[in-house]
Amino acid sequence: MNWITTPCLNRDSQYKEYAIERQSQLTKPPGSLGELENIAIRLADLQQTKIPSASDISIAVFAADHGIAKEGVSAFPQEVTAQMVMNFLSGGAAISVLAKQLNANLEIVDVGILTPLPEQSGLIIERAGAGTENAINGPAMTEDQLEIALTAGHHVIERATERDAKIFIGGEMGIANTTSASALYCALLGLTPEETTGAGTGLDDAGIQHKTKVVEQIIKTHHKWGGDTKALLQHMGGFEIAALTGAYIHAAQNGLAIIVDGFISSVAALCSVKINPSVNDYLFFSHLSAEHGHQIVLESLKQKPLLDLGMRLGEGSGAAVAANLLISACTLHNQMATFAEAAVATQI
Ligand SMILES: Cc1cc2ncn([C@H]3O[C@H](COP(=O)(O)O)[C@@H](O)[C@H]3O)c2cc1C
Ligand SMILES: O=C(O)c1cccnc1
Repeated sequence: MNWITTPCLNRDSQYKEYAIERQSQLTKPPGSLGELENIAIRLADLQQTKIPSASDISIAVFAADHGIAKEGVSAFPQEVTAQMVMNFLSGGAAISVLAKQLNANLEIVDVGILTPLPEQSGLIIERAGAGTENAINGPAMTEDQLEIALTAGHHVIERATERDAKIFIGGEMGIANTTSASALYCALLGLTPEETTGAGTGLDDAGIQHKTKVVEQIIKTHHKWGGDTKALLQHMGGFEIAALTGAYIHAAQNGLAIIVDGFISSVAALCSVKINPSVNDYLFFSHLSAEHGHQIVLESLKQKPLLDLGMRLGEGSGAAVAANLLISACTLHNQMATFAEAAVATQI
């Protein structure tokens, strides 16, 4: 598992400098394309090119079940994880539709749903187990299982680089996974269960109160791991969060820009940066999830999300919507005329 701490490649600053210079020459008042300018400059730097691109997108949705679901922390039953995997494969889920719209490659990876599905096209089977154990009173997974899950993420990126992907979007599906995410945020950022626990798929106030207690219990049980990110991932789960962490790390190591989705994906992004700080430069945070806790998390990470649409779905859906902004940013950067080319007078 040594690869996870290997730093990302050193980048030549000339591409960033060229991109900044080009933005200043395009036919617009300086800075008037706002964050779109920044996005293009960042992509040029990350991709080490004069012509940044966001059109080759690889999406992987990691699916797994959670032992913690037994504690009644989700508004939906656990079977939904596997049922949604079938929906991903047949094209009916939000991420399936958005992937098609973006012309992106979509892989669904079973890293540990409860009951294995038959082999079928579009489904990658790389199972770390049949769901995690209940993290309330013991480790969610073994060290070996953590390695299998991280490696599943590594494999997704190996395939994405073979396809020449420029952008990676990770998604997750796992009923009860907002509970694991909340507990991980508390342990990694020093936040309280009240600050990080929300409605998930739609709990009422009593449900949120109960879930907050469960998060508190998970933190207590695994208190001794302090800020040891790998140990916390292993003990608080889940397989899909670990797989996303591995994928983010290896994507950055391969120079792929990463669009991070919502509340659950952000915890994997946090784990990836804690394990390998050089990953941070490669992250674009797509949106502020409506899940209670995401705002304080993004503030703690000093990250400004691109969108705020009240989304709280997961699957990579918010990241897929935000991909359109990256595409627009690159198209503007590459195709607008300069003041000289268009014979437009520059600022007085
Ligand atoms: C039909 C359906 C589709 C989904 N797609 C993503 N999630 C989202 O909901 C789950 C997390 O919420 P909680 O912790 O409350 O269970 C994850 O699977 C997440 O991706 C879904 C949830 C449902 C019900
Ligand atoms: O923001 C998310 O990723 C999210 C929030 C609630 C439920 N599922 C996913």
